[in-house]
Amino acid sequence: MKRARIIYNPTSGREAFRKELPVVLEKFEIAGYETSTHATTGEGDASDAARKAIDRGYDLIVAAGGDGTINEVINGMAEQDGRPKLGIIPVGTTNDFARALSIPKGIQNAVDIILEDKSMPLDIGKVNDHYFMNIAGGGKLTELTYEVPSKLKTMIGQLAYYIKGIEMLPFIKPTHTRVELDGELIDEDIMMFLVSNTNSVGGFEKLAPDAKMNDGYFDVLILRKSNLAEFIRLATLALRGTHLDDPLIIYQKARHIKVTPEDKMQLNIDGEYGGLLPGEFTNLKEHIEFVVPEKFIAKQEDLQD
Ligand SMILES: Nc1ncnc2c1ncn2[C@@H]1O[C@H](COP(=O)(O)OP(=O)(O)OP(=O)(O)O)[C@@H](O)[C@H]1O
Repeated sequence: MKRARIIYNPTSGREAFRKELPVVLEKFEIAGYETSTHATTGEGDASDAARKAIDRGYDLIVAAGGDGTINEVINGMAEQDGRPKLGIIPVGTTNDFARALSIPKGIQNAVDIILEDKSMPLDIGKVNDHYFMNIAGGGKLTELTYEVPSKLKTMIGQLAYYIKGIEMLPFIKPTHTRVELDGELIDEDIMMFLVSNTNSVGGFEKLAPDAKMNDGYFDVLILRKSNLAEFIRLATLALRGTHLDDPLIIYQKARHIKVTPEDKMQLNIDGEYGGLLPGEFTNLKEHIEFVVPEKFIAKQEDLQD
């Protein structure tokens, strides 16, 4: 019998998962799984639980939570040998990663996808000692996300980021930064840089439209020094995915990246604070096998290398 370990964050999103757990467990049982659950207790616990699940030989790990929980599970898995497949149940407020994998909204819909058992090995990013599945970045513009109190995040979700973001925009200053992209040097004033593995970031679904998730490359996007009016124009273009040819944008694929800012710059990893830069980024090609919808596999196969 196949064995699954469900690691869930009971505080994630609107605390919905616990209520649906009996139905989730029944579905897994009908599909032939012996399932056990672990409710996370705080920061870092999902990583420990994932490590233990691998030691105990589970065939499948399921991460139920927001992007923070999925990131922790990936950090627990990334350095272990004999990694099982990883299924995702999005329960958070942003769920960028689940959206990038075309995993549908609704707990039971996501469970149905997991039980279809179609999977694909996908790239994982490493920056300094941390792993990420979606995006890492820095620059004054990305530091806005920490300004949103978590109560506000839970109540009004994604909108909170934008409200706070617009309020802070006039105060954002560029930072002189050295960025090495597979050896090629960029040395200038930048507003932000993003190292992306997927194309879905903070509701901008076409920010890195060419991002293929199993090609071993990051899609790197750098915003040069720009004023408020230019930024608003670019943000509007980015919503439609037509920002990449703009002279204020550098967009390039790279496997290995070094970022050294002249001033203090925070690193953001999958939406959470990840320490201070400098940082060295490496793409780990097809490092974790994710359970995904069939249409996601077809979409990846259609993208150019
Ligand atoms: N029992 C718990 N009580 C409080 N915090 C927890 C608990 N379990 C885990 N956490 C922490 O909550 C963080 C955020 O959780 P998660 O990302 O799942 O939910 P979210 O904030 O609702 O979603 P999103 O990240 O999409 O905004 C995790 O990184 C983890 O450190």
